Amino acid sequence: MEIAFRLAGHAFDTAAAPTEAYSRLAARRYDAILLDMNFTPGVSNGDEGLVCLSRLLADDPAACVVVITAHSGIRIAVAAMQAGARDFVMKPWRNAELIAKVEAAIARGLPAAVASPAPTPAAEPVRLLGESAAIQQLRDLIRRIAPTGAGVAVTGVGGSGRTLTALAIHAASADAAHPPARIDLRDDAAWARLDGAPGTAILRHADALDTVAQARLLDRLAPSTRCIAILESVEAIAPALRRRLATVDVAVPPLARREGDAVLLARHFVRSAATRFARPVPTLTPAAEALIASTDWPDDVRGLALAIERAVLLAEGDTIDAAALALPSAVTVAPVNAASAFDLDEAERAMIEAALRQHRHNVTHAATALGLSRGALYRRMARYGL
Ligand SMILES: Nc1ncnc2c1ncn2[C@@H]1O[C@H](COP(=O)(O)OP(=O)(O)OP(=O)(O)O)[C@@H](O)[C@H]1O
Repeated sequence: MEIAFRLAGHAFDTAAAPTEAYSRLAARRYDAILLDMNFTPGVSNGDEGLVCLSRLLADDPAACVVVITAHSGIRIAVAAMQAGARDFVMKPWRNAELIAKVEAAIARGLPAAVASPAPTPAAEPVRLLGESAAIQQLRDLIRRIAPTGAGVAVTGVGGSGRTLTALAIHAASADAAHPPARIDLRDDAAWARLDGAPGTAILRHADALDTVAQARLLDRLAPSTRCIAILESVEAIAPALRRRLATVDVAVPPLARREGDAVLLARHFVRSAATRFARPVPTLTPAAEALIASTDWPDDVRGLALAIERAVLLAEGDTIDAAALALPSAVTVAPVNAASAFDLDEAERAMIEAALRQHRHNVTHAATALGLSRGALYRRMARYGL
């Protein structure tokens, strides 16, 4: 199939399993997806393919999926078409016919039932990777809450995927065709963007505002604005604003609560880092995967991604072993020579960075450790661009 498509002038990638397919689809958009309907040897009822199809279309309603079924799989083909596949091909296929079907499905575009009256799909689909029960519940909650237009608080630890979750909520909403306003409320200049046209606003750091500023924010929010607030927790939000911002609290689970996802995400980060840095894709050794699964990464998913990217860049062979992923055991501090002036700002910044790292970016805990109020710490973080 790959040879036939390439000879016909198409680029063609293959994925050996649905998880690999989701990872590839998170890295780039494809004009069409050819989906086999059974992945486990001996299974032929098509259920696995239908589950995969529904996930592909939930992530991206505009995806052009053509399913491939066994010769006797007419029932499966019908179910797939009802679920939103654009066409089907039966095995054994004739290459010319298969290619013509795929090209025609791409050219036809979205079926009318999807293009209207349902929302126009977002320019870029947002994919939350992971197969753990916790992430499946999160995806399910997103699917239910996104179309309602209700205010949503996305809570969790920094780096766990709160922004990605907020974008996924927006991408599955009726407003998906319009990019959301992304507003950091610690930045006074950004407040002006609250007065813009009606639409969706992704608000960051509402929990860094004092009660007066929170009241000001509540007054400022236009009734037509759909708010998605990214917070550590809703506790720091005054009740009146909480009612406006956080009708629903969507809690993003930390990686430690997503069993099996760390390794799956690591393989995704290996593949995307290798593509980005134009390097061959290395494989993770079993020891490296065991380390990934058992490490509590500072900065959660982002910390894992960083460790993987560093390892991909430094990899010399075609594997990444556990040693290449080791966390730096101590922060190296450059020796101060007598001639260099002591820089108070630099020292304060370094202390704040260290406290944030130590407390895994929990601002409340870091502020307590530094003997500062949360507000004072946020002001300093803004000053130092942290
Ligand atoms: N489930 C996931 N699938 C794929 N990538 C993920 C997932 N969760 C997190 N990431 C990636 O991890 C990084 C951090 O995610 P994100 O920026 O959404 O976190 P955050 O909680 O908003 O962090 P912060 O508030 O500190 O910016 C991003 O590169 C994001 O793409």
